[in-house]
Amino acid sequence: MSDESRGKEAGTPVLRAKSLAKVYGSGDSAVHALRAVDLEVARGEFVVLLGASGSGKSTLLNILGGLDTPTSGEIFFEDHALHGAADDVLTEYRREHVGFVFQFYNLIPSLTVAENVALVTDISAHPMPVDEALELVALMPRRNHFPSQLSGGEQQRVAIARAIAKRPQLLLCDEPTGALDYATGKLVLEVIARINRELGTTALVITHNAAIAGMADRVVRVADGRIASVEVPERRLSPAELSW
Ligand SMILES: Nc1ncnc2c1ncn2[C@@H]1O[C@H](COP(=O)(O)OP(=O)(O)OP(=O)(O)O)[C@@H](O)[C@H]1O
Repeated sequence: MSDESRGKEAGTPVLRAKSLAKVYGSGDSAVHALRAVDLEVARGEFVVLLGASGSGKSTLLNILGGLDTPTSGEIFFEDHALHGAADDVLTEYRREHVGFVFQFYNLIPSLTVAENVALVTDISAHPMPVDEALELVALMPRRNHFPSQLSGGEQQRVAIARAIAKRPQLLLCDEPTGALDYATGKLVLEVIARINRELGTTALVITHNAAIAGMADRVVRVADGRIASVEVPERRLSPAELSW
């Protein structure tokens, strides 16, 4: 799965899920985390996934990002089937095409900001320079600092720089503002919106916070393992215009 597909037209699906189901466990203890989910994500789209705790959001994102595999159904990244793919194929998919951002930043404490980002650029096929990634998250002045010297929001911005430095097609964010206060959370969302806008990176963001949905091209609500609704907001708001 090379990156020959980079630069394809906006608007064509980059991800397609068909009848996706995920069951954890079996018998009486089986948990149906996803039930027949159909979803297409267009290239360059900004999708917000909303839903109650336990509704299946992380399971869906993990399958879209090749961290997990479905029990049944199909999932395609462009023309590549991820369902039933071997571990090494999924590893390559994640390494080449997917940037992940989680609630907790997972930075290496003994490495500087720039070194944390360089960990990824050193092993990527077409990385951007470390400083370009830090510029995008407005952290150049902190490039030689250690994670412990940064606020939570700054650490999350390093995690975003690390995720995008390999120029992934997909930026998958699972509660990126979950550990942050209101104002800091907005700053982090602004960074994700900027990357989506300026680099054209397709972004999917999970949140409990319905107000964030105003930033999206499309809002997908997940309930009990199903897609309960899909909305297209009339106008995409900047994080500065959001309030909650
Ligand atoms: N590894 C696992 N083993 C068993 N059950 C699991 C596993 N992972 C998730 N589940 C269950 O699958 C369901 C969906 O979980 P998931 O984490 O996708 O929900 P979520 O919407 O992301 O929740 P939250 O907002 O709390 O993170 C839940 O009932 C959860 O307990």
